[in-house]
Amino acid sequence: MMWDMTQIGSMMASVMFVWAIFQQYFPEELGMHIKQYFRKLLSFVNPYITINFHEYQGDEYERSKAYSSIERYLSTNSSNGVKRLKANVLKNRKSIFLSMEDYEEVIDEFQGMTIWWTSSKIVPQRQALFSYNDGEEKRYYKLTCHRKHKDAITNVYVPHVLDEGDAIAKKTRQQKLYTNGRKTSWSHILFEHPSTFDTLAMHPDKKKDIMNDLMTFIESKEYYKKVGKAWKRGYLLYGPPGTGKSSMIAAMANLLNYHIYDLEFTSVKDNTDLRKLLIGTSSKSIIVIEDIDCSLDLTGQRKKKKRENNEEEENPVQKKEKEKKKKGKEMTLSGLLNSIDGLWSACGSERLIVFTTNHVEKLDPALIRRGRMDKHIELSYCCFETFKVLAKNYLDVESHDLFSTISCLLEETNITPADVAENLMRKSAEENADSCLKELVKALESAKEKTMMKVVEESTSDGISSDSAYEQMEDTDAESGDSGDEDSSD
Ligand SMILES: Nc1ncnc2c1ncn2[C@@H]1O[C@H](COP(=O)(O)OP(=O)(O)OP(=O)(O)O)[C@@H](O)[C@H]1O
Ligand SMILES: [Mg+2]
Repeated sequence: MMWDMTQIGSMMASVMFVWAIFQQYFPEELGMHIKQYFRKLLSFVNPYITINFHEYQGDEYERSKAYSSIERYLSTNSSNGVKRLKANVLKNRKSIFLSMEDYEEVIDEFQGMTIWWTSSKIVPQRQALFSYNDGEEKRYYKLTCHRKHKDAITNVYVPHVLDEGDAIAKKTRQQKLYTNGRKTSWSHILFEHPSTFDTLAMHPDKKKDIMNDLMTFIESKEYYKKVGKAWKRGYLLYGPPGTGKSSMIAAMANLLNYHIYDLEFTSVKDNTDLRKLLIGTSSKSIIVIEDIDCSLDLTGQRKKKKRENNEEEENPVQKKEKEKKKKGKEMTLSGLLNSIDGLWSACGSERLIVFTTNHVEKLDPALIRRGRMDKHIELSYCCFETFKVLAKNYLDVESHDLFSTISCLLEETNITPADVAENLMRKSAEENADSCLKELVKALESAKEKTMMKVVEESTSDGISSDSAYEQMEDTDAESGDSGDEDSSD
């Protein structure tokens, strides 16, 4: 006869009550003996065993993979008989998956065995001092099955659940954009950036090189293992604002179907927080630190300036004390380096770390040495090749009479792809490819004029005559040519 779960529940409650009374009135030693017999009695009357799968196992930082897999597996079975369900809307509202709410129960049948799953949580009584999930609820799934099925459950059923869960997760994987905000954990939204390597304007050879690099990386699991390196790769994207650094990160994520973790440095208190955040990232992801030169005092210069300003107001003793207090709390360059390629970096795999900066010359060489930032990619002003991609994308035009004029003008001016794109965009229904290209020519001519004026102004203030300034300008133009899209990578 199969025992009803509620019957078992009430019987256990009575036994627990008796036990509580017992503990109060009997001495400790006697209590220990009775405890042993009590356990035996309990296992004798209760033919069921339970196995708990916690969201965070022991002292682990990471969410348990088994917990996520079970969650996915149960989501496919949970609609049967469960009254309270959580709805998770997927992929642009095209699909929805239901998971069980807390304390709901799902019954699963497998090879003639019945398995009960309950989702539960431990609510902390008071704030724990040293736990990772300080004061947070700890969730777990409880599996209940008959004692005689124990081996089959642990050897066959649980692996089956985990495999199924993984397969469902792969099928329904959605790219996410995570941010750390003001906390030491990540929150996310769905990542739906339209930038791809097709829409990214840059020299085709360079684009191919980057794509090859990425594809080689994702197929090199065994290689990284063989050479004894953590499976991760660092990219440094540098160049002036509006040259496509952020667009490239989005294109990378879309190419590889990776999540993006956009690390907001200013909200990271210290090295421990940084480590927590990095450990909390999942594999197949890109960890992005934008504008690394502005984010933190990693160059040593920004902080110095600030300190100089404050110096007059504070006396030396106050200052020393403040600095002492700050020490050990702040995020430091060495903390960052340690997190990127120290021992901690090997936790988790298949990760790209991307830094962006407008001022590569300001960065500490230790930060961008090869091995940390393996590939340096310069994104620069618009050259003719870049323009051709934009013209094709924005106007569907592959050749035009104005192309040669534009090619010459691009060699003489520094204009960002963002500005070119803006000019090529149709702003009204009347505009067509012709009018947009004419707009661009105008913009290029005025940019050229501005640059010339600037050179003249600078030279006259240096005491050079305006005629020779123009000559100088022509010379530099001839020399500069297409300096833009050269990749200084390995
Ligand atoms: N190489 C490019 N290819 C296609 N579009 C580009 C490119 N560069 C810039 N753009 C356009 O300009 C806009 C701004 O580019 P993006 O945000 O990628 O620049 P950025 O280099 O990250 O600038 P910042 O340094 O200011 O962050 C994009 O939305 C995109 O439309
Ligand atoms: Mg950007």
